[in-house]
Amino acid sequence: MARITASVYTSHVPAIGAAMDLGKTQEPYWQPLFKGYDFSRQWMKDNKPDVIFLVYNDHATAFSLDCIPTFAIGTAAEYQPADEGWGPRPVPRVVGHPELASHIAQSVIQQDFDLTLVNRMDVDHGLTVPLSLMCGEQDPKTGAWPCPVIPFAVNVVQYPVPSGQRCVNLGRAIRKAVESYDEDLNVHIWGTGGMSHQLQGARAGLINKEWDNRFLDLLIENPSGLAQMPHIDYVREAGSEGIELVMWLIARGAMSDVDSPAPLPKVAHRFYHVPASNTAVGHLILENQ
Ligand SMILES: O=C(O)c1ccc(O)c(O)c1
Repeated sequence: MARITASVYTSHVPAIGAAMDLGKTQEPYWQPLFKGYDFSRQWMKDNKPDVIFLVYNDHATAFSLDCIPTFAIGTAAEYQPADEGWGPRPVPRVVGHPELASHIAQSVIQQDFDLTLVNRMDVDHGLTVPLSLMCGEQDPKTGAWPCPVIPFAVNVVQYPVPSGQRCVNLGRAIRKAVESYDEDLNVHIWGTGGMSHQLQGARAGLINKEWDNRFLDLLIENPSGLAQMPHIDYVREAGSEGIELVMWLIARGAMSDVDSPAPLPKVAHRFYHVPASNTAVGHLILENQ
C-alpha cells in the first residue's frame, strides 16, 4: 500500500529560481534564504520519496482567464518547464506518475471532488521553484529530479477560490486515495505558495511577519481551526497573493488525520525569512509519526 509519510510547505517566489539559475545564491541578499534550505536538501536525500504530490498554483501559464479549473491534476508522463517570458528555466523536465495520478483522480472524484484531468501542460515557477529549493541545482540535460512528481494545480488567482475547509477535506480524500493504491510507495505531499505578499495596488510590498508565524503555528497545531479562516482574513492580513496559503491546507489535510487523537506530525524543520523579492518565505517539513 502507498503511504503519505511527510509534507513539505514552501513559498515559490520566481526570483528564487532566477537566483539559482544565475548563480547568485551566495550573494549577501540570497545567502540567508538558501541557508534555510540546507537542512531540507539533506532531509530530501535521507528521506527520498518515491513520488511527490505537489500542490501549487499556475500563474496564467498553462491556464488563463479563458479556462479556470479549481483543482487540476496532472496525469501526464512528463511536463516541460514553462516559458514565463524569459525562456524556460534551465531545469530538468518533470517526470510524472500517470498510474498513481489516474488512481488518485478516480478515487478523489468518487469522493465527490470534481478534478480537471490535465494530460498536457507546462509547469511554471509555482512547481519548479519548490523543486529547486528542496533538491538543489540540477543540470537541465543530464540531471533529474529525485522522483516522479504529480502536479496538482489549484485556482487561487481568480475568485471564487476554494475555502480552507474544502482544501483540508480534499487533503483527506487524497490521503485515502493514496492509501488505496496497492503498490508500496513512499509519497510526500507538498503545499506551496505564500507567505504574505501583495504584488500590486496601494499595499504592494505588504509583509506581515506576526500573522505568517501564527499561520505556521496553527498549521502545525490546529489545522481544523485554521480551515475556518475566511479568505478575507488572508487577503487583509497577508496581502492579495497571501491567499496562496490556502493551498497549504491541502497538504496538511493529507497528513495523519487532523481531527483524530493521533499524535501531531513531527516538525522536522521550520524556517522563515524576509524578504525574497516582494515576499515572505515560509518553510516547514512535517513528518507523520
Ligand atoms: O515576490 C515576488 O516577486 C513574486 C512574484 C510572483 C509570484 O508568483 C510570487 O509568488 C512572488
